[in-house]
Amino acid sequence: MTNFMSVHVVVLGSKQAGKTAVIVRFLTKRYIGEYKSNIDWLYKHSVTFDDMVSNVEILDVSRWPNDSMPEEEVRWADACLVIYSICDRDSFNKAHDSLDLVHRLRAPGYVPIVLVGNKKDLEHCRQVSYEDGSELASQYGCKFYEVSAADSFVEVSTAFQNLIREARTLHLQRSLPRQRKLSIVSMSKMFGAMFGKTSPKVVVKDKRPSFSL
Ligand SMILES: Nc1nc2c(ncn2[C@@H]2O[C@H](COP(=O)(O)OP(=O)(O)OP(=O)(O)O)[C@@H](O)[C@H]2O)c(=O)[nH]1
Repeated sequence: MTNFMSVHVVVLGSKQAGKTAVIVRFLTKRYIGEYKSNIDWLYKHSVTFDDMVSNVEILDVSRWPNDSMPEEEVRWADACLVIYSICDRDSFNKAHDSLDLVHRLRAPGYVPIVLVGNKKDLEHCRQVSYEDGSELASQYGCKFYEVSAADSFVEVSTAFQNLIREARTLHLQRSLPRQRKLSIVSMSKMFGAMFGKTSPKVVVKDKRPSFSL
């Protein structure tokens, strides 16, 4: 089992979209109906999947969009989960604003995002179609899930796991060139130790993997 670096996830969405319910469902497998929160919560947890342990920090941003934009929180994040309620058109519009915010603050870099339409158990009061959610997600190049924190752990977990998986892969890719550099330095040290003097001139062509992110 490999131990991994911590991954920071920010959860953005309007009030009552189900941010806390979804996070608690993912971390505890349980659904707890009522929370009172007017402050941001940071959950620290280790999660295991793909035979890896990840230390995740999940920030539940409760104050926005009623107050100020959570710019600092978005900059802190390695990954963003943007949530709306399928029963609330306004929350969908605010999810759109959140996606805009993430893109504005993180461009031209890349940050993994998933868009989640919550409360799909309340089909009878649906105001946002699956197609609308899916279209918005493809506009921003992110994955899309409809879930019910109330009804199912599996879908919520799939959304979080895919997000964390992508953030981990990105970490790994970004650290690759440095690792390669380190191994070149230690090879030259090894030559120095073997031959008792400075290492022979080894010309290493720059063959770093290239990533278009
Ligand atoms: N039916 C149903 N209700 C849900 C679901 N998820 C959350 N709720 C309810 O929606 C309300 C808001 O849920 P919260 O998790 O507190 O939402 P929040 O986005 O954290 O809300 P704030 O703390 O106000 O920002 C609560 O009454 C939950 O019980 C769901 O999947 N289905």
